[in-house]
Amino acid sequence: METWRTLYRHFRPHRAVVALGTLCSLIGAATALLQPLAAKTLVERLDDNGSIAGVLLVLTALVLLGTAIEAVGAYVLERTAESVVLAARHTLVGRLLRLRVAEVERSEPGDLMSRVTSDTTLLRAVTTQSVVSAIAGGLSFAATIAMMAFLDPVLLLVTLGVIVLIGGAVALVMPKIAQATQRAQTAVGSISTALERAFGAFRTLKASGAERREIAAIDAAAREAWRHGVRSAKWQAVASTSVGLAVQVSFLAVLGIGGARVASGATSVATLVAFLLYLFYLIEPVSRLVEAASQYQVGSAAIARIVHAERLATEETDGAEEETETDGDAPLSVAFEDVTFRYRPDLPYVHHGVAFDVPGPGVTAFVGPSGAGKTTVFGLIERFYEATDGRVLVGGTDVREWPLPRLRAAIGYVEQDAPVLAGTLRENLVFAAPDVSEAEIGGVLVRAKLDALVERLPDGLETVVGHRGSKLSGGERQRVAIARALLRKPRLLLLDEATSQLDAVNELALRDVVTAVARDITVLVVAHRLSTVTLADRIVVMDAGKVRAVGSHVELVASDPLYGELAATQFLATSA
Ligand SMILES: Nc1ncnc2c1ncn2[C@@H]1O[C@H](COP(=O)(O)OP(=O)(O)OP(=O)(O)O)[C@@H](O)[C@H]1O
Repeated sequence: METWRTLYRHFRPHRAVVALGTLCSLIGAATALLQPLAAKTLVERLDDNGSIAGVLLVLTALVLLGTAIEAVGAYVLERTAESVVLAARHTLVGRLLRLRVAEVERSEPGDLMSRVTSDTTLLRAVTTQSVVSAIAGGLSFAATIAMMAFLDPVLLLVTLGVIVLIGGAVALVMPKIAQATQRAQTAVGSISTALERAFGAFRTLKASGAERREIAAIDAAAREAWRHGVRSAKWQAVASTSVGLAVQVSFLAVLGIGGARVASGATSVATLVAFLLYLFYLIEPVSRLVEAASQYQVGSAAIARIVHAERLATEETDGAEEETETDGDAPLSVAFEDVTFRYRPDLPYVHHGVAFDVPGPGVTAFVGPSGAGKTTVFGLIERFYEATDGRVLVGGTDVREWPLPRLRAAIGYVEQDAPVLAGTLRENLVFAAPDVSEAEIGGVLVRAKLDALVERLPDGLETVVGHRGSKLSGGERQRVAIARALLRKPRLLLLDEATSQLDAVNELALRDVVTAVARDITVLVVAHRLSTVTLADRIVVMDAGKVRAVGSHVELVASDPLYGELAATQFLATSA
């Protein structure tokens, strides 16, 4: 039922075109049927020594017309099929990029990608060609059966008996086609997943000498796709050759029973011959019906995977995620009220009653041992995840009450590994704020101390920073990410400091940028460097999912043993 409904949803906008395609197909078939008649007239004229020019002309015109109409029909249907694929991709991509972060983390991105690229293509035939096949095949099947009923109802019963018997067997095979196709598509998803894993960590792959093993893993998935593809092909072959079998067996049965009827005088030889001819005419419509049914099975397998992806939970953005309105530019306060949180019900709690209060502006550093739950604080502020218990307040309002696009428009977020997107440096900078002016870009470049880099690059801002920005150093990547966040004109900046060591110049540059920014807006930093914590106005010490102390560097060194230890051993050395 679900499959039907989804297929109908994809087919509905194109029903007029599919009707036109069906009409073309029927007209093509009709002109083909007229050709033998014209040929018969031609032979008769030859016998009578009459002129055949006129008949030849008609015959030629029929051939040309029939072919032209069929070509138009085929084009219209193929075009529509492509449009169905396009519409399915459009809807699917629209959903996938709005998925909740947790939903994506639970899925295999490669598999999700294959639903957009591979599964949608399987919708091509089922929504168009198979509809036409079903309608045209059904109509000619009915017409032929009517003619057969008119000739000899008894022989028709014999024929239908055989067809129903073999049809029943074919019906049993049909779900196997769907099942095999679905498994083949799942395997295609696994190929994408495995490829994504390999290309996602390509250097590690090389350095680990893991090429052969990864190739074998991808090969195994490809082999799995092959195995199920072949199985689907096998069942499709069984289904389509069954048509021939049904007709052959019917032929023998009609020949036997019809012969007996001729001998008993119940029917004439002429009727038997005509009936047998119709029996062979039946091959085409039945084949088309079986083809339509197996296409439907293939399509329904793809639909199941597409529907599954469309069902994943998306964020509620009211379709307005391009929000840039930020309700002024006053710095935003942040408060956690007894926040309890775990990533999934099957995972342990990460936050056990986290509470702190950060009035804006200024720098607040979050420190604590690895795994204490510092980065998770940012995920909750951005509402990538929602607190299991307690409240997260931004600007005094619960994040669940903020319109999501507006909340995110007010926050700049710099991730720990500061990913750089494939494209030019400019594209990277304006990613979060596509409408910024040249002057604003220039200003932020200076603030983020990127102006010297831009001057050095061969094409300035238009330099392609490459796949995952591999041409930028770690420090430059961080500052590009900060510049990107600043161009969004945030009222709150979340900075997950890189854990990697920066050189003295880069570290000082970063420190200056943060200090300058914090004059106007609230800055929260997950700090891994002594240079950052010493500049912070306030330090929040986290341990095992709780806040254990809040204070300045000097206060905490004196009062909190864990902080003292972190300051002495864990923070990355400072050059300041
Ligand atoms: N997306 C996620 N899904 C499930 N568990 C997660 C996820 N992100 C983090 N965790 C878990 O939550 C805990 C806290 O992680 P978090 O990243 O907040 O720690 P952190 O204090 O920032 O650590 P670090 O300083 O090493 O970055 C860790 O045990 C981690 O394994």
